[in-house]
Amino acid sequence: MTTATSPAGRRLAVAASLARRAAPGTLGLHLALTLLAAGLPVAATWLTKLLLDGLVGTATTGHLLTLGTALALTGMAAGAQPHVTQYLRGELDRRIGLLAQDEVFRAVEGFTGLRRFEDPAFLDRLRLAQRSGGSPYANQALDGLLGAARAVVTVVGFLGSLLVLSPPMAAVVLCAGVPALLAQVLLSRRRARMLWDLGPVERREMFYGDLLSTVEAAKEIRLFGTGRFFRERMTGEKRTANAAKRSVDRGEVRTQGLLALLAAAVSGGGLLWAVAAARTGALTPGDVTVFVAAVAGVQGALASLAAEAANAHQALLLLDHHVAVTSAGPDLVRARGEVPPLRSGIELRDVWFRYSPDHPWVLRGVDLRIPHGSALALVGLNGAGKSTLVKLLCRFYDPTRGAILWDGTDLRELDVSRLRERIGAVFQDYMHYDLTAHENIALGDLAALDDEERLRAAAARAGIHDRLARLPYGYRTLLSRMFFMDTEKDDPENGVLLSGGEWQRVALARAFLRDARDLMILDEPSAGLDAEAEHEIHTSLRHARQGRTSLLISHRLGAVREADRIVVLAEGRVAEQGTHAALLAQGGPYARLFGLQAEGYRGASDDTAALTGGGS
Ligand SMILES: Nc1ncnc2c1ncn2[C@@H]1O[C@H](COP(=O)(O)OP(=O)(O)OP(=O)(O)O)[C@@H](O)[C@H]1O
Repeated sequence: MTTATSPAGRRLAVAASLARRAAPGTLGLHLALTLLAAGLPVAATWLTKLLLDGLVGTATTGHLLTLGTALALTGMAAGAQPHVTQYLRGELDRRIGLLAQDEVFRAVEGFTGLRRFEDPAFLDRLRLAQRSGGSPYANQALDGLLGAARAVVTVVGFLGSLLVLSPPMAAVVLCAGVPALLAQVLLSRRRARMLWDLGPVERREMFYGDLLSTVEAAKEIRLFGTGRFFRERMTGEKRTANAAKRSVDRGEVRTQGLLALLAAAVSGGGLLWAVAAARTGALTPGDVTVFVAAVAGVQGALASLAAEAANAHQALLLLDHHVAVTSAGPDLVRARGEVPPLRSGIELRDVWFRYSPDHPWVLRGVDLRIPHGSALALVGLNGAGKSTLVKLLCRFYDPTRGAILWDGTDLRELDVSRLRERIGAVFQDYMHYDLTAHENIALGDLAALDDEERLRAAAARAGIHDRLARLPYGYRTLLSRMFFMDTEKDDPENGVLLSGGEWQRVALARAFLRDARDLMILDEPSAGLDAEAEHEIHTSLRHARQGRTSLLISHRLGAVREADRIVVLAEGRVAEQGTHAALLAQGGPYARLFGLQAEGYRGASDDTAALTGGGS
């Protein structure tokens, strides 16, 4: 990974490479125009001098007209150039932004595991790299460098003019500009460091802002009256960020104010000298014009050199985040092994796992076999490690010790994309996509995006077809009120919100699109459903599982009793396993849990009997 101490040359090469790949023609034009523009002020000054000296001297009318025309053309070029440059800069911004964003998210897509998404330092880098999509650091850096190059050309041109008129004055003006250059570079370093340090603060601020504006949190925030609490936390974070930025801004004002005073003193002194020299006839009126323009030009160009160099420097430092993300490489060891259809089964062999060395062990030596074609159920108390085991099966993480074998081959030796193509899943924290119903289901298998029949069949099996078909635009209705679809801008019925159970059915329909896969994982697939729907869904799931290898996790033990084998996970180990009947007969943790749940239902049926006048 590249760090903030990478050599500037390497960063520059990255910026140049991005720009060259994104928009070579625009870049070339921008470069040419910038350098041309650099010479314009010097040319205008010398043309003015020659014209003035010609006017007070003996120049012919034709000569004066030529000079006047050249001066007018220079003025026209100087007038048009900023607008063309601005357009070219904008175009470079857009094109480099597109490429930079694509590169960042291509890299993110390449992270096959989940660890990086849980690493706050990496998330900060990602956020800063993401920003480069809007205003690309590469273009800022190149623009800064071009601006600096332009300033150098202008400085050289004017310094040359000053040297002709007064070498000591040229030296004084140059020396007054050098501290400005150094100060700007130091200030930009400080600003880049400040932006990096503020990463976590801004992320928390954003989190509170999101929390206060999402419908998911709105209910609790209103009922618990926590709006003010979160708002104050958000403003607290903003104040912290503001204080850090204010401190850097104040430092800049102090430094730049002092430098501006120095520059004004040098210009004032120079002007007095020029006036005195003109009085003695050492300088012509044209020379005085050149002198005044040169002092102002050199000072302006040096200030702009310092500012542009500082901008370039700051952007190059920030470009490191882009480089860090795009060159982070895979987060899990990549392998190319083919993943043949499952024949024998999946085996967990002494699997130990913890999320990081600072976290406690979640799995502590799990030995488990899921034979091909069998339905295995995993039960256990909250935090027992069931969902973690599912994440290991999908290879979102690798076991810390031990191995998971697919027909005897370690998952680490298989191509992870191929492996995932063989898995269908409903996760406990399934996604609600702010997309149409059609797309929400089709995301389970993009090959079905244009296959209405398959989507409808999956929705029907999940018991959600009728509901979706009745929506204002049927399956094409947006399942969100987050934004408008282009086609429905004036329609008040745009966007529909589904209930929790309905969303769960949509997630199931998404999984049903993949149910021909070798391994079907269902992590709490019916947690949000009513009793009738749960029964109906489990019947459907049983059909889907028939003859397939499946792993079902559920806290409702009634739903898992028909599994071929039930595995009880406790404290990261397999506490017991067997069929429902065998486990009940064994009288262990499963029997105890089942007894507790059955007790609840028995109590409920006693209540029902009492209500209807039956029972005791
Ligand atoms: N990304 C993570 N980083 C760190 N710890 C985690 C992470 N995800 C889960 N854990 C921890 O791992 C343990 C097991 O969590 P897991 O979600 O696997 O349990 P579970 O058996 O599925 O629980 P539940 O029945 O509540 O869904 C918990 O203590 C949890 O805090």
